[in-house]
Amino acid sequence: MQTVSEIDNLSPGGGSLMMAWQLKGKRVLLVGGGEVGASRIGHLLGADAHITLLCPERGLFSATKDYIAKYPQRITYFDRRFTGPAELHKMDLVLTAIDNPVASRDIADLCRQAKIPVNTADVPELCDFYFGAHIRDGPLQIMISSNGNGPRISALIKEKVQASLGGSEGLAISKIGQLRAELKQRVPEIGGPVGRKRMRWMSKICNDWPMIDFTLLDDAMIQKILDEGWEKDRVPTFEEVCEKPKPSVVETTSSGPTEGVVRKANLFGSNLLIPVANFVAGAVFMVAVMLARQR
Ligand SMILES: C[C@@]1(CC(=O)O)c2cc3[nH]c(cc4nc(cc5[nH]c(cc(n2)[C@H]1CCC(=O)O)[C@@](C)(CC(=O)O)[C@@H]5CCC(=O)O)C(CC(=O)O)=C4CCC(=O)O)c(CCC(=O)O)c3CC(=O)O
Ligand SMILES: NC(=O)C1=CN([C@@H]2O[C@H](COP(=O)(O)OP(=O)(O)OC[C@H]3O[C@@H](n4cnc5c(N)ncnc54)[C@H](O)[C@@H]3O)[C@@H](O)[C@H]2O)C=CC1
Repeated sequence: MQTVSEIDNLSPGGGSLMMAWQLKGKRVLLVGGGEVGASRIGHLLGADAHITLLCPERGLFSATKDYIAKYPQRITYFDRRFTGPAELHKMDLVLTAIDNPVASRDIADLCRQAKIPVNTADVPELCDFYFGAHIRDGPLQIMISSNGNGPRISALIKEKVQASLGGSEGLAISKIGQLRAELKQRVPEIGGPVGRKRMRWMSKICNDWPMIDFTLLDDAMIQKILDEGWEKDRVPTFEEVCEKPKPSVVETTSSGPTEGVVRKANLFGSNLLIPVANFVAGAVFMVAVMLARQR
């Protein structure tokens, strides 16, 4: 957790509140189905929202057409422009992705009157919140925001962050989520001394175990961690909960409607691989220099 002085060090304001908005089952109105609209649909489907899309058919981007065809239960599409306040009925969130700042302003004004949060892709000053460059691997979500200063730079920083990931973090987080849910089922108390003990134990196992080891857990191993670990107030070793030897590489799959890439995750993660490679390269160089000198 951050201390007050750490938060003070961040900046004296001028930022925005970064959150993970829970949209499951909620209704989102999207006005405009061009390229930006298509990218909004990808994010909304990933968040399990129900989408109502308004856009003249001739303006639909190819990916938007694909989404409408593939997810008829999730996207209610109307081949027309935004008509007025009745469109906002029962909406939890509104996004405009249109090439018309006057229409965007009218829609944003109506949303403000109805107290519905709104994002207008073409007019930042009308936005209640901004989108950012996203990385998603199952439950792992990272958003890069320049807070409106340079969207393209956000996308470039996203690529750097993506390259620094090992590829197995999403799976590891899913398994940690399972372990945590099983523990909460055994010990459902909220707060109090038991709640504090549960939080301390969860933090300790996350700190002590290499992240990659969590990816190898199955249901039986999760129960064994709880029997040998939680019940005895200690953190068991991986070998205690798994009789099988660890494989040297693990296949991981990232999820989400716009993703789905299968990658090979190195067991040591990219963080360790780079220094090891540098060390080996340095050693080879030293040997070559010594041999050259001897000659
Ligand atoms: C304020 C914000 C409002 C919002 O959309 O929520 C906004 C506004 C505007 N963007 C414009 C232009 C471009 N936007 C992109 C790309 C992205 N834009 C995104 C977010 C945001 N864009 C919010 C701030 C986010 C932040 O500050 O970090 C990303 C991160 C996320 C996403 O949209 O999903 C996504 C990259 C995702 C990825 O690749 O991962 C590119 C580059 C490209 O397309 O490759 C360009 C051209 C180059 C450039 O301008 O940088 C213009 C027209 C400007 C003009 O006319 O000159 C406006 C309106 C204006 O600024 O007036
Ligand atoms: N935030 C971001 O990431 C970015 C934002 N932009 C801004 O977003 C706007 C949209 O970009 P694109 O999708 O590339 O534009 P686009 O022109 O491909 O799509 C806009 C769509 O909105 C539809 N439309 C226009 N008025 C409408 C209305 N009243 N009701 C319903 N639909 C309507 C059009 O028919 C068209 O299909 C651009 O004007 C640009 O300023 C551009 C790039 C990135």
